[in-house]
Amino acid sequence: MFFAVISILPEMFSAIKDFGVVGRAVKNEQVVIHVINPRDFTTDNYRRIDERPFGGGPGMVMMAEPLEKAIMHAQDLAKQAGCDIQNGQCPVVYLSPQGETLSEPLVANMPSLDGMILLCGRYEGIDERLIARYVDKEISIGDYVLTGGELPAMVLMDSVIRRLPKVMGDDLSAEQDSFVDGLLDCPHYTKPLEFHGEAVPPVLLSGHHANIAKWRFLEQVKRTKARRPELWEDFQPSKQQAKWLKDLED
Ligand SMILES: Nc1nonc1C(=O)N[C@H]1C[C@@H]1c1ccc(S(N)(=O)=O)cc1
Repeated sequence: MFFAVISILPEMFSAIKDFGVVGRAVKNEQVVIHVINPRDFTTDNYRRIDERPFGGGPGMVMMAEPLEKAIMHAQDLAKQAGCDIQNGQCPVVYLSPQGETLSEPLVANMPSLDGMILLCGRYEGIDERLIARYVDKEISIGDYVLTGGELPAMVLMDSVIRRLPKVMGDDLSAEQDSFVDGLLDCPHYTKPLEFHGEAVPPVLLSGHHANIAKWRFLEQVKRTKARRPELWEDFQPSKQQAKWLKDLED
């Protein structure tokens, strides 16, 4: 999968490119992450990418032209990478508090894309004319304002890349994550058998896979009801899960 990130702080992206599961996916060429600095597309000696806002007010606004050239360069890279691009353009996503909140359903569809261009804002944001002309979707990672869109871009890439086939050591693990089946995940345990006098739930040591699966599901239900009742309201159990729930009620 192809990613191009447009940011005036390109060094930040070593945090995702050089470490962990995503770093390994980049090294294995399962993912390509280009980082493009709009300053490289400026024409003045100060490499200006921001200006005072028209109409006054605090802070600075990112200028349209360097970002436009950076996006066009990213589109060229996407084409060179062989991205199968609808209507000739790789989707451009702007990370902003005004976007649709990132969620599992939104992430779930992204791995099917060949690539994405991620636009990271700083300061008060970006000239609205650039957004109107080039941004396909605004995405927010939550209702708070950060100093930059770089961390949200890394959050988005991480959530998408971990769902790509063969990226996680065990593809099944991604299927058992919280939210994937509409519930929070169950508790997990590993060695030692006892920790400060706390034992591991015996069912997990039984080797009885059906009982373990039932116990894990009922723990998900308990945790979801307690912590995210609104998720529980929308939960649609499978036939097997409905049977387990009935056993709980009986
Ligand atoms: N939350 C977030 N989820 O993704 N990005 C988030 C974020 O805080 N980005 C901030 C630096 C940049 C920014 C972008 C847009 C606006 S604006 N004028 O649209 O309000 C304000 C601040």
